[in-house]
Amino acid sequence: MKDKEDKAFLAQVAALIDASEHAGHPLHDALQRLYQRHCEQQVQIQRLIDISDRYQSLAMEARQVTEQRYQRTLRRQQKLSRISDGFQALIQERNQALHQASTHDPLTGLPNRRLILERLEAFVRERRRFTLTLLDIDHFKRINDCHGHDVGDQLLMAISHALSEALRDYDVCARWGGEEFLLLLADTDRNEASTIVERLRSHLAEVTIRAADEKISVTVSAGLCQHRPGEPHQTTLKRADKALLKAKQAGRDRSLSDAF
Ligand SMILES: Nc1nc2c(ncn2[C@@H]2O[C@H](COP(=O)(O)OP(=O)(O)OP(=O)(O)O)[C@@H](O)[C@H]2O)c(=O)[nH]1
Repeated sequence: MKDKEDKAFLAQVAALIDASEHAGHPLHDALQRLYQRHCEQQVQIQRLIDISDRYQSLAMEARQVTEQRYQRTLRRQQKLSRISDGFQALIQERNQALHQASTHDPLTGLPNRRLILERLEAFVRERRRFTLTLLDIDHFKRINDCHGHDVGDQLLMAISHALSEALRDYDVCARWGGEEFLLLLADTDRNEASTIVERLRSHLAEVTIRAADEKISVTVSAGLCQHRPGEPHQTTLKRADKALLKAKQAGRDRSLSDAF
């Protein structure tokens, strides 16, 4: 509205200057110069406005380009960090799998010799009381010979499962050899261990697997001994082995303990 009024006023002034009847008026020249100066200033103002508009649009473009670049870099970094997270998870998974493979028996999933020996060494170092039991399946060769190796494997798995289910969380049960298991009963003396092992033996005798419509079960023999303070774990192991041998020689299906 104001613009329209200004234009109309200027047109009026121009008309007054151009009108021949005002040609000799004493204010005519002054008004004409004023009008011209106003027009020149308007042109300059318009130029300044154009420059400022161009500058603003350039600044906005630059801001957009910077913003786009920032977003692109951010997306790239997010992608890289996702890849790196995935890679780290994979490495962690592989490490866990490697650790599991190096410390556990692949057939039964029980701790292996290496793991239980590490625990044994720690128990001796920390002067903790414990009892070792070597437990061996009786006449296991016959199972393999009569029913095949696969059935033997199934039985080993069933016995291992029953053993780890029956023991306390802080005990360790490892596959020591073929059909031999080593139990580390923590904070347990010979008498307590004997009760635990006898209970275990009855439990294991009830474990059955089916092979060609036949129910198969086994008995186990065990030799146990309590660790003597200061005794190297190898010596305790030898004593448990001797007790197992005696149990086998005495007719199997029993547990015997070595003197403390
Ligand atoms: N199926 C199967 N058999 C195994 C595995 N490891 C060892 N064995 C078998 O276990 C049997 C052990 O036989 P022996 O050492 O003679 O002992 P045993 O027949 O149990 O007799 P006693 O221990 O004297 O009662 C052998 O036939 C081995 O082949 C295994 O991972 N799977």
